[in-house]
Amino acid sequence: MWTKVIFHLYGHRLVKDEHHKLIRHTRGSRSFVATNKIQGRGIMWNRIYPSNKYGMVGCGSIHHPQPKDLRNLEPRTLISHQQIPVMAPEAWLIDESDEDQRLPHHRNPKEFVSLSKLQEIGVLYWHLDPKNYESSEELKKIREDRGYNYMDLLELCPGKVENYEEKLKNFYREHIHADEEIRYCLEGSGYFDVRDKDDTWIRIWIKEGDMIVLPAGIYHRFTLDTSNYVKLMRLFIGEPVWAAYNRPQEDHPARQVYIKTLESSGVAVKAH
Ligand SMILES: CSCCC(=O)C(=O)O
Ligand SMILES: [Fe+2]
Ligand code: NI
Repeated sequence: MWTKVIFHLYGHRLVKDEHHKLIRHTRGSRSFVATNKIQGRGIMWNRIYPSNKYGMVGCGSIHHPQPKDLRNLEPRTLISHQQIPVMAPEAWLIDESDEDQRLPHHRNPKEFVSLSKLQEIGVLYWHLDPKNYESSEELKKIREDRGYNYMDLLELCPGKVENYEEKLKNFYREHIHADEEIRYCLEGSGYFDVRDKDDTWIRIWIKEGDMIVLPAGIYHRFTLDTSNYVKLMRLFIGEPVWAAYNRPQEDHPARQVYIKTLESSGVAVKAH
C-alpha cells in the first residue's frame, strides 16, 4: 500500500510515497526523478533549489549543493523531519491588465507575497486535510476556538449554479462585509484578491485544504481560476449575513474599525 505524502514548495506539488520516493511532481517546468530516501530535516533543500529570488524552484539532484541565499527565501512549505509541513498559500501582486480574470495575472517579473504580509493585513490561513472534513479534529478545533457554528457548502462551476454569471460577477466586484469572510476550499481552486495597506491587489490562490479568513472591512473580491471549479465550505458566527458593500465604503463602521486595527498594529495605511 502506498501512503501519499504531499509536499508543497513554492507552488510545486511533490507527491511521495511512504518511503519518500517521488511519485509525481507537478507544476514544475522540469521533471524530477529521485528515489533517494529522505534522511531528515533539510533533504528538500538538497533536492530543490530556487532558480531565482522570486521563489521559483528548479529541481536538482540530491548531489546539488544548497545555495546560500535559500535561507532568505520564504518557502511555501518547510519540511520537518516529522513531515509536518508549515504551509502558506501562494500569493502575488497582480498586473492590472484587462485580460481574463481567471488568468493568474502575474507581474513581470513575478512578485510573490509572504504569509507574514498577509497576516499583517489581518488575513488568517490554515492548511487542513480536506478529505474527511466531517470528522476533522483540526477543523473542529478552529470552529470551536473561533465560534464558527454555522456551516454550508458552495460549489461553483458553470451549469451547476443558478444565476452563475451574475454570482461570479458580484463576487469579483470589490466589496467589504460587516463580518469575517471564512472560506475553506474542499476541492478545486480559485483566487481571493485582497487589497493591502497601500491599496495594491494581492492575489491569494486557494486550493484544496486551504482555509482563509478575511477580516471584516477588508476590500476583496473572488474569481474562479482556469480550472473553473471550486467547492468551498462557508463558515460563520451565528446566523450568516452575506451582504456585500461595494467600494467605496470608507464610512462603513466595519471599514473604519478595520483601518483603526491596522493603524494600531503599526501598519501605515495609505489614505484612499
Ligand atoms: C465564492 S466565495 C467568495 C466570494 C465573496 O467574496 C463573497 O462571497 O462575499
Ligand atoms: Fe466577500
Ligand atoms: Ni520543479
